[in-house]
Amino acid sequence: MVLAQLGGSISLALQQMNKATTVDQKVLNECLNDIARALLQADVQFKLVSDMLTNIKRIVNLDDIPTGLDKRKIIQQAISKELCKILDPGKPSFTLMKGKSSVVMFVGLQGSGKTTTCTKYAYYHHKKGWKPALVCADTFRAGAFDQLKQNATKAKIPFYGSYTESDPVRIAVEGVERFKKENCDLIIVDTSGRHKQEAALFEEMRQVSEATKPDLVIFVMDSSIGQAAFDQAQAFKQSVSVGAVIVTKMDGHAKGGGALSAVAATKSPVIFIGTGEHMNEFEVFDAKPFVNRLLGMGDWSGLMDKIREVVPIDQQPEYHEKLKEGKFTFRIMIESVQNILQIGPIGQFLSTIPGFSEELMPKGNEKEIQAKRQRYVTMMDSMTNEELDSCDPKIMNESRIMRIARGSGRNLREVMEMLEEYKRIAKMLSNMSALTRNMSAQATSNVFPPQMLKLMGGLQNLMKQMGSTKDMMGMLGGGKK
Ligand SMILES: Nc1nc2c(ncn2[C@@H]2O[C@H](COP(=O)(O)OP(=O)(O)OP(=O)(O)O)[C@@H](O)[C@H]2O)c(=O)[nH]1
Repeated sequence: MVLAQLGGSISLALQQMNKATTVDQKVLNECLNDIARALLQADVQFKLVSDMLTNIKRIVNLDDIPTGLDKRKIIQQAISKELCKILDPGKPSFTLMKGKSSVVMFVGLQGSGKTTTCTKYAYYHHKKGWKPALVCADTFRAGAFDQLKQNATKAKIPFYGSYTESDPVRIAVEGVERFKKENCDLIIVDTSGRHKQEAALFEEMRQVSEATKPDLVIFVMDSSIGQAAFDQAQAFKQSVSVGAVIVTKMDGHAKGGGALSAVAATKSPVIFIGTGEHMNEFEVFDAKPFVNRLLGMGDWSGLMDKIREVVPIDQQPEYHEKLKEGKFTFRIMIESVQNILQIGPIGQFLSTIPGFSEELMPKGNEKEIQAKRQRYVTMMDSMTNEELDSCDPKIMNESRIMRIARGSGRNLREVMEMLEEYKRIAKMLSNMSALTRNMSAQATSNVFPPQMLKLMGGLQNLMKQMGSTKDMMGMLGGGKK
């Protein structure tokens, strides 16, 4: 997505500044101009960009910075702070409460992804133990009710709508009343898509809001909307009291800068982002880690959360012991590969690592990488316990290799390639532990299984040593064949 490019351009501007022997006004101005250009190219509204630059220049007064203080760091912090300020104007005051039926109304332009997002939002809360329900007050688009019904049924969430009633206010009120009686604690009202020029539809939206008295109105915005985002978002805000924004289609080739403009227009924070058409392609949005990623500063907390989700804690002690003794076995490799498979798209995962930009990923071969890792898992399934628990690649003689190839239905070249990969990782692991140095001992020991830690450490170190991601991609299955 282009947001990754934006991140890449901003990190590049910062790197250029870091290369300068001294940071003077000229270097600072050049850096800020590059950042402004990158933001404008990503469709962030001009006024926002110019206000941001003015603020940074006010905060960073080079003449006043005492010698000994790191000017680069101060500049980077100021940029990060200003971007966070745009993206996070404070949390919405709304919180769900057990025993209370809260109403959340979704509004937005046609096709922005409201209906899809309503179900994602309901499903997210359902998984967290809340009791959500969906009301389809979109009487404008034929098929909207069927879509909501289908999604809701899949997610096992109660829904309400009508094929015959054409008054959205009536449907919304009936639906909300029904689910209040059923003690649902989150009643989500989906409304028709509309455009700011459509005055009658805006009036209708206002009436639905007035009749249902939502505790929160969420403005759903397609990330590709671009420069129009500010005006559209502002029009919605003027008609109903928008309290939060959800940005959809962040997985596409959107410029994404519109998201920043929508936040500025509504003075409401982005609370979730949609990253695909499926129900679980929905992420909680947090401005600070997001900005840090944009600036190439990584997001350790996001990385830890992702890993905490997929790595069983009980796997840790045994591996810890083995690795302490320097035993990196095929079994450890297979489990690492499986864990990485569960984490999801490797680009997303790597972008949480400080210093890594998604832009550096080899383009277009995410599927290939996943397929390769899947192949490894299949091949390792055909290995004996002796082979899996050995850390001596020499035991893999010709007949064993042929047996693995036959058993897994792969060819000899693929088995050899996996062995080479194993040797490469084992070699790297023998001299790497960068990650542990970067993180507090307490955090690491609680969160990562050691094999994962080592792999991460490998990534970090490798990036430092080589100044590129080529070999790192190789290690994860995306490198040269
Ligand atoms: N790739 C991707 N597609 C999405 C995402 N969210 C929604 N979509 C797709 O966007 C299209 C429009 O989504 P809807 O949920 O129907 O949009 P809507 O805002 O309810 O549409 P109207 O009721 O006509 O205003 C559908 O094809 C969705 O599958 C997302 O995060 N990523």
